[in-house]
Amino acid sequence: MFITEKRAQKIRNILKKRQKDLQIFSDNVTNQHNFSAILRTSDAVGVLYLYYRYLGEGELINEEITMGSHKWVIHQEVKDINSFFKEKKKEGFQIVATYLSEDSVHFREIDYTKPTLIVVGNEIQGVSKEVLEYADNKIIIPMYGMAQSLNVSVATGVILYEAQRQREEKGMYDKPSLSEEEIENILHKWSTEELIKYKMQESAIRHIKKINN
Ligand SMILES: C[S@@+](CC[C@H](N)C(=O)[O-])C[C@H]1O[C@@H](n2cnc3c(N)ncnc32)[C@H](O)[C@@H]1O
Repeated sequence: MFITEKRAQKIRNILKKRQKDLQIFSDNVTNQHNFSAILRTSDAVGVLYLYYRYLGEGELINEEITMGSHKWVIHQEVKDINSFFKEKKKEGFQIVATYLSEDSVHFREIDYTKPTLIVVGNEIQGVSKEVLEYADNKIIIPMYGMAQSLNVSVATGVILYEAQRQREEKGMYDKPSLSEEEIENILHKWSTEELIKYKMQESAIRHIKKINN
């Protein structure tokens, strides 16, 4: 282990609360602030896996907004949408896509205690047709104002906190969804990444000091 036992224990405790079967798919959210805020809320709610398709350019994560939370949520880019969703269905996930339509169901009608993949969409186009094809449920957060939609990171937060409420009620945060082996493997990976980052910072500081002397 490359970190102190105290730090390792803190990470283990967080991993024990992670909900490995509550996942997010971001369908081409392109705004850095939005994506980073989604990551941060995911961490707070205990999401371990956030998948994303990104058709834009440039860095998608802003560390000033994630406040480090991106390190604790496994975020993976998806290139092959069809294989990804077929695989998720095989794994037993219900696919719940946000969709701004009168036919969509109220977001609180969903049972989020089941293995669930929540799909959120692009700031302009919303969730793509290609992805909607895989949706078992289309959901909407009711709105009573003038604007037609919420900011995507706000919508994600509202849905995730409903999922958290339901899961808390069922005691799903009280028993780990990850096995001990999974926890130790993730801990090892994360602590190695921390060490690498620390070493890189150390060497950058040494380099700057050398230049300034
Ligand atoms: C700005 S909205 C996209 C608007 C787009 N014109 C549409 O019709 O989908 C961006 C994303 O935020 C989420 N969102 C915004 N408002 C929502 C609402 N009231 N209910 C559910 N999701 C919402 C959805 O994930 C949506 O794809």
